[in-house]
Amino acid sequence: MSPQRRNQGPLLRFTKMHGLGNDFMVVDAISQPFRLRPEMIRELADRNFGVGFDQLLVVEPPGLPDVDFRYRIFNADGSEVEQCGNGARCFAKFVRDQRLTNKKVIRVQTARGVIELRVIRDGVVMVNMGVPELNPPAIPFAAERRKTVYSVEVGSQTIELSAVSMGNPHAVILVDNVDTAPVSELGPRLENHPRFPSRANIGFLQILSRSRVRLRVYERGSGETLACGSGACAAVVAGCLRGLLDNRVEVELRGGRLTIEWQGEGSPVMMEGPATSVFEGQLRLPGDAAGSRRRKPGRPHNKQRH
Ligand SMILES: N[C@@H](CCC[C@H](N)C(=O)O)C(=O)O
Repeated sequence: MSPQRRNQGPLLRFTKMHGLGNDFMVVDAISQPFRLRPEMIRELADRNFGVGFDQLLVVEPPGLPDVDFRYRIFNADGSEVEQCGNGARCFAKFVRDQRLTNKKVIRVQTARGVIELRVIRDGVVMVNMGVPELNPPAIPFAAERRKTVYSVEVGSQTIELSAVSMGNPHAVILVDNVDTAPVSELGPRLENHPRFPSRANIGFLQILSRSRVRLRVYERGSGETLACGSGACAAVVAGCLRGLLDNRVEVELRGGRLTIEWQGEGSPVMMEGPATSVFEGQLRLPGDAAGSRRRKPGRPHNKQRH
């Protein structure tokens, strides 16, 4: 963003946060006006030219009774999405740190329903992530009928995967070792596979025991991240449905650990883990922050660190 353009618009206050290294720019859109076009979100997400983040999280007033806030989520590519588990924990810490609420149990409205955030202690939050959706049209995933494992053609390969929605679409692939899994090759191809009409997050799951797994996730709209909360939930659901996991599982992601509990079909998935604030900042948005600046051709939208 050129200094000239930066001096033209309003100041925006934000907090940089992360959940196990899955990082966020969090904006209170209750006490300040905020609206950005996807181009501007991509610029802010840029790790060299912007703030740098995997997702932008926006706190808005609720639009439903018995709900405390509306929680909006934007990927680094500017797309608005339904769910972000690591973000939900940071959301709970943010609204309390900013004194927008002093509740310990916070109900938030997302694009796919209401989720409940329970603050266990400062910096540790349990999220009721809702009941996973396994019906192909609701994921959405193209399949004639529901199965635990689907075969999907990717070029000349056939990949076996489970498809789960945690409000957002996930594919889960079992691998022998996440360190050597083809995350950067297969991730983008499956993310954009025609059988996932809304694209998907792609998880690579290594089972260590019935209660411990390792996971890497290539996220829709953000690339591989250090952790994905909804991906961890989807992976445990897929592992349980395959009969490989118990109801309570430690998920080791590149950025740290989450505890996931699922009692089986029809039950919500519970996720517990940390939420961390890194710094508070403010930036001056361009006068036309609702966003017309065109990206320079060829510049990556979110340089990955891995
Ligand atoms: N990092 C997230 C998921 C963010 C959204 C995802 N990339 C999507 O497009 O669905 C998490 O912790 O769940």
